[in-house]
Amino acid sequence: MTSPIHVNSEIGRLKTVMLHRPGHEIENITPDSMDRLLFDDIPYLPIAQAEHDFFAQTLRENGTEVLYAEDLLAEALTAKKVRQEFIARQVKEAGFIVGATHDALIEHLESLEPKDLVAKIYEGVRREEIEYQELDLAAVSAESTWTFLLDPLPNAYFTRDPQAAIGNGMSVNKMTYPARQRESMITEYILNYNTRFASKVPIWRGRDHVSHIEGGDELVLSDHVVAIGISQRTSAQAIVEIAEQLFKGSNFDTVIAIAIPHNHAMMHLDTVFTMINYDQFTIHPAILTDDGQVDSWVLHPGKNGKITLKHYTQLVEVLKRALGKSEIDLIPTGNGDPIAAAREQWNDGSNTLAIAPGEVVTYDRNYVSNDLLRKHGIIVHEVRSSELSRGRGGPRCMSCPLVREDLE
Ligand SMILES: NC(=O)NCCC[C@H](N)C(=O)O
Repeated sequence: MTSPIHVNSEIGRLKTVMLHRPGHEIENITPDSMDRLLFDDIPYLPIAQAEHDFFAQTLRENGTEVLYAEDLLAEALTAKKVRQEFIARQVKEAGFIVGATHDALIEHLESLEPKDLVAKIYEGVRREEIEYQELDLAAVSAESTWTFLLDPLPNAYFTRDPQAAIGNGMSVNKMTYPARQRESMITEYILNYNTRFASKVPIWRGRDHVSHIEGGDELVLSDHVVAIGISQRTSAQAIVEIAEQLFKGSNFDTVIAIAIPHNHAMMHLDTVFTMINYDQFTIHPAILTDDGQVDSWVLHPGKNGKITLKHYTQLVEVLKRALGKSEIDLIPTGNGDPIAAAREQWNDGSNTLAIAPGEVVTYDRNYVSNDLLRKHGIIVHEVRSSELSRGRGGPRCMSCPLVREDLE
C-alpha cells in the first residue's frame, strides 16, 4: 500500500501540507489562562484568520495542496462508533473518567454533528453549556473558577508539533504540556479513520508514551538523516525510542540530537534552526558558543539492535559529514545583532518554512533576517504576522508537510 506521506527532506518542493485555520479557541484565551495555554497575548481572531488565509493562499499559489486538519478529522469521525470512541477519549484525557460531569459532557458532545463536534473540540466546552441529568458531589462542589470543562486548544494552528512526517511514516507525538496533549489524538484519528490515510501510514512512535517529543524538534535533513532537538519539549529518551524504530523500519540511519536551551522563546529546535537549502540553514546565534559550538550527538544503528553514539560540538562539521557537503552556510537570525536577533527570534525569525530548495516562507515583521536571507540568495515569500506571531510560532510551526518532492 503506498503511503500518502512522503517527506524525505526539509526542502523538497512542498506538494501537500496540513494546516489548521485558527478558530474560536483563540477567543477562549484569557489573561488568567494564557500562561497555562502557552500564549503570551491574546490574538485578535479576525486578523489572525485573515493572516492565516494569506499564508494558505501563498502556499497554494506556489503549487501546494492545502489540507485542513479540521476537515480531515470531521471526515474521520463520520461513523458514529468512531465518534463515540473519540469523544470518550477526549473527555477522559480532559480528566473526567466517571460521574455526572463526565456523563453530561459525553451527552452534549454526542449530540453534535461531526463538523460542529470538531469545532467544539478545538474551542472547548464551557460549564454552562452542559445540562446535568443528575448532580453528584464532584459536580456541585467544583471549586474551580475556570469556566471550561474541556479546555480550548488554541495552539492547534501550530500543526507542526502534534506529529511529524518522516519518510513515508509519522511520529504521532506525546506532547509535553497538558494544554497541547489532546491535539495529537486528532492526528491519531485522522491517520486511523480518514480514508486518505487509514491503514497506509507506518507509525514510527505513537502517543502512548511517558517520554515526550514534538514536531518542532523533528527535522528531516535528507532521506537518511533526521535532526532532533533535545529541548523543553523533547526528551533524550524519546529521541532514542524513535531512533530505534527508524533504524529498524526505514532508510534513516542517522539521528543528530542537538541540545538547545530549555526555555519558552526557544521551545523547539525549529525556533532556532531550520534547513532552507541543500547547504544553508538559519540559526539563532544564541544557541552557539562564541566559537560556534553546540552539544550534539550522532546516533547510528549498531550491532544487535543497539545504537551507537558519538558526541560533537562543531555543528557545521556534523552537518557537513551527515549531508556530504564541503561547506555549510549558517545564516544568523537578525544578522547576528544581539538586539535584532533576540527580537526577531522572539517573533520566529529563525522559523522559516522551505517550500523548495532555497525558497522559503517567513513572517514579514522579521525584516532584518529576511533581508539577510535574500543576500544569501534565498527566495523569500513574506506573510503577514501581527496576530499569528502572538502564539510564538512561525511558518514552519504553522505547517505540517505531508508530501515533498524528492531532491535530485
Ligand atoms: N514548532 C514550534 O515552535 N511551534 C510553536 C508552538 C507555540 C505554542 N504556543 C507552544 O508553546 O507550543
